[in-house]
Amino acid sequence: MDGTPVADDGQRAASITLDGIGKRYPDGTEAVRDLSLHVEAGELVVLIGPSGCGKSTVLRMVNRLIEPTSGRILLGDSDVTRGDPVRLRRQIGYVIQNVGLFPHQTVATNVATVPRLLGWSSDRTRRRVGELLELVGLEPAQFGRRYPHELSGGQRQRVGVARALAADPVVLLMDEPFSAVDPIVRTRLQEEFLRLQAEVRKTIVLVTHDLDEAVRLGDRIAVLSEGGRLEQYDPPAALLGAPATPFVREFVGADRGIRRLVVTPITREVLEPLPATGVAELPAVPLGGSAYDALAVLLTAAGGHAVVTDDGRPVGLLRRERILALAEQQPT
Ligand SMILES: Nc1ncnc2c1ncn2[C@@H]1O[C@H](COP(=O)(O)OP(=O)(O)OP(=O)(O)O)[C@@H](O)[C@H]1O
Repeated sequence: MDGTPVADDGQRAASITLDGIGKRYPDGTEAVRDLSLHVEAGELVVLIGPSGCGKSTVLRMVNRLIEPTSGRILLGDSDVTRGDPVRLRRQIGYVIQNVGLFPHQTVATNVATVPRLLGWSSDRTRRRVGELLELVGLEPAQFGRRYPHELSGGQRQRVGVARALAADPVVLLMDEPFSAVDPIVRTRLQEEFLRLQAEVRKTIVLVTHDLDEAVRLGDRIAVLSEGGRLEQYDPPAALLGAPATPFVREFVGADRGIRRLVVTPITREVLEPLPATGVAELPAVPLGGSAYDALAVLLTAAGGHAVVTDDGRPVGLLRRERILALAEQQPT
């Protein structure tokens, strides 16, 4: 494997290996101490933990906006801890909370930032900008000529993602990318973002304060405590179902049962036989859909039950109590 491995489907994405990295700031603050973490190519990993635990420091060490004081960082097999940080940053997309678009440049010029730095021809750059704006759901003819202040917060955020993806980076770093917008827009952006990631399959490290966001987006979640100490590194269901330390147990909180429903699919085991009549009048939820979404339907369903369908065909009855029992169930 070379320094920029290619994922199976031909997309460019590199694994990230943090090998015992640490950061001691000049004033002596040890923000991160000996952290090791591996992110597979094409995987979306969320860093979460209390304020000041070192999340942003870890993220910025990956693109060397902050220089580690110990340890190594590998992209694929290449050690990127030394070498030119500016060149490194051109291979890494970076999205921050308030997007950081250049206010006096149009959307198209903003998105073209890295391709221009890389010396792409104007034709190739223009095509790429159009392609990316479409990818993030902004009509290029309409939005390309606007300035950032002529966009909504959600649209600005999409432009930030398009800009970060412009030069087809092998890694995308995102620091609280969705926290500057209201909760409704945030949920929509998260959903769009998951669709986008299914298409581009980048290696993504995302920092958030929001556990719901971590559960919704992460293939794996890394919970950090002070000093960048890795408390647990697991897929969302495992993290919520089996917190590895008292710190994680407290951090994920008492309502982790409900959160776990987000990543618990409706399976045939929780179904009862269909009633002989009245199935057509019941609300329907899909087999394999999340138990959390099913609960939202069941909370308002008359009688507290719904029909579960597989490819539109009714396969069983689901009761509200069954979902609540799933939420209360202690993991084994
Ligand atoms: N330039 C700096 N000089 C000294 N200490 C710093 C510097 N930058 C950050 N720190 C300290 O390093 C620790 C980790 O900071 P960092 O911003 O990485 O945490 P965080 O988990 O991202 O926090 P938050 O969730 O509040 O954004 C904190 O104690 C912070 O005060």
